Amino acid sequence: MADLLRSRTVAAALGLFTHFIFNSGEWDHHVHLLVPGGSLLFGALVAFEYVADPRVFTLFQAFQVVATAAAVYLATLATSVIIYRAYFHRLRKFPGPFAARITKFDTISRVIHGDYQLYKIIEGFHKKYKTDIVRTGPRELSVASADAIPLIYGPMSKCRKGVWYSGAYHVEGASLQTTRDHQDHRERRKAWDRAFSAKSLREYEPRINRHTRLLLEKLKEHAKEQSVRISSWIGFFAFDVMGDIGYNRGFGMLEKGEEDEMIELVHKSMANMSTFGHIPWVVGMMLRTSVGAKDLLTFMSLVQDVLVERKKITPAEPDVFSHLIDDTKEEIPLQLNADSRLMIVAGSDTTHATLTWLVWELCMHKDAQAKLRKITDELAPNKSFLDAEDVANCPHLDGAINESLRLHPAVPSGLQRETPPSGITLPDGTYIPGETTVWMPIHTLQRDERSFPDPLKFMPERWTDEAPEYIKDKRAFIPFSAGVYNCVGQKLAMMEMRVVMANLLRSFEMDFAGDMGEAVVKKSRDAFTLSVGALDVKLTPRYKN
Ligand code: HEM
Repeated sequence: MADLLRSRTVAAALGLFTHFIFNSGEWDHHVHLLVPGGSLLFGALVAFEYVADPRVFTLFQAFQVVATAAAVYLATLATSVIIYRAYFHRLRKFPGPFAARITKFDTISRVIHGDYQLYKIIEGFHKKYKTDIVRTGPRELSVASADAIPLIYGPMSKCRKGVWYSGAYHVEGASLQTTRDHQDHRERRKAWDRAFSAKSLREYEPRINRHTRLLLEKLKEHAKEQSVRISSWIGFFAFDVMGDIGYNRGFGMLEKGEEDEMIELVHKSMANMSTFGHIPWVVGMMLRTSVGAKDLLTFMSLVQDVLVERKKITPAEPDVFSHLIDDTKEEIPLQLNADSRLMIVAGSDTTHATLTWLVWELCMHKDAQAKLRKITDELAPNKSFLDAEDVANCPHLDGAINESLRLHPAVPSGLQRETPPSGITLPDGTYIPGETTVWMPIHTLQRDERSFPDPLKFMPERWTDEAPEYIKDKRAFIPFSAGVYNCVGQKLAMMEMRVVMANLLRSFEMDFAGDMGEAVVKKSRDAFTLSVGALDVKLTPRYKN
């Protein structure tokens, strides 16, 4: 054994063998075991060498022998991994940046230097390599082809959710969104579908109206100022609505005009996630060691407290958790914490970003603002406040919201999937091997002129009878994703966004205050959902009261 430890051939062979083992299966969420396990083994081998090798007299000599073996082992492992990923990997035929073939840390460096806007970096790759498929990681592809959507996200897709989703299982269990078990998802989705059925939406309507009225009241107060940070007020609205509809907990942010502690934590925690979220094992380690994830862990525990409180009451108006909580059971299952966090983030940051971007677009295109206002003015002209029913059937309003969702999707980089072991073949004959991580870059797909002619133009008319020729392939419009994992809250989101936007237009003329909303363009951060940058506007009330 002592001789084996001194053999560089054995160390190198073990390095190659380890690479062979790591090459199959999912190791991302075992790094926390591998690192201490390797250190323990190192210590044990030093002790063994000291005791069993007659050529060794001091601990330092034993350490030197084991360290040399470890260095040869690690160098062989690293060289083997690098050469294999760069030149022999099953994805080698797909173009992409050289460094990305070898490590995902390449993405992190680009994200940090690219204003945390991964979606723009990915779009740049598709343009640079002039291809729909780019290799963005050692075993990862970005697929920007509308033809591939049914195969990757569609209802009959054989792809499953990728390893990205399981980063927080050990802390909070799996949410409806993060569960990778198809059957588990199907079972749980039934309750969520009930929570967002037409009947449930009607029950949530009064809450949306109440919060919208309060938003308008607050904006009217602040309209006296030269500049109103409308992005913050929309954010307060979005989170207040979700807290209320979700589990009957008003965050009171609109009332106070400031961010609730819980929501502040969500946003702080997202900063780190926007940097490291692309490497699942790093996220797993952050959550296990709490390094860089303190805010997220505190948020998770606050959510748990909120659920405990919520379980004690029966709200006067039903909320989403009325459908999810099992009243016959004393305990709140772990996965409900995850669902609760999902609801807040999925339901608020998304509508917040979409509405903020829509205000930005309408300030950028004053003619579009005037046209939309004229059309919404004609909806229930005698009412001072437009409720969900008044705005339910206005194609031009929906067109404007769709344009914001198309040009500025709230989940811009797409959703991670893994191909089935047999791989998939795209309609153009391209074969994507099995167990490949694939992302469909929603931002790029929705700005593709093959699907949307004049793609960068904000044009609500393309969604109405006025200019339908500006949509060539509607399949490429997937802001809410598609298939069985699509957004369960999309009807609620549309209802909220219609009511807010129609009433904003009815109440105010909107214009940029100061610059042309540069922070929205430059400071929005891609943290899976988009943390939208600040937008300041000048609001001119249209009516005295
Ligand atoms: C502009 C608004 C919204 C956009 C763009 C949006 C987008 C999305 C997308 C892209 C997904 C797929 C996530 C994935 O596969 O990993 C998703 C899922 C989900 N969304 Fe939304 N969303 C919005 C609003 C809402 C609202 C208001 C809610 C209400 C709570 C909500 C709740 C959910 C839930 C629970 C899921 C997980 C569904 C599942 O996995 O079965 N979303 N959303």
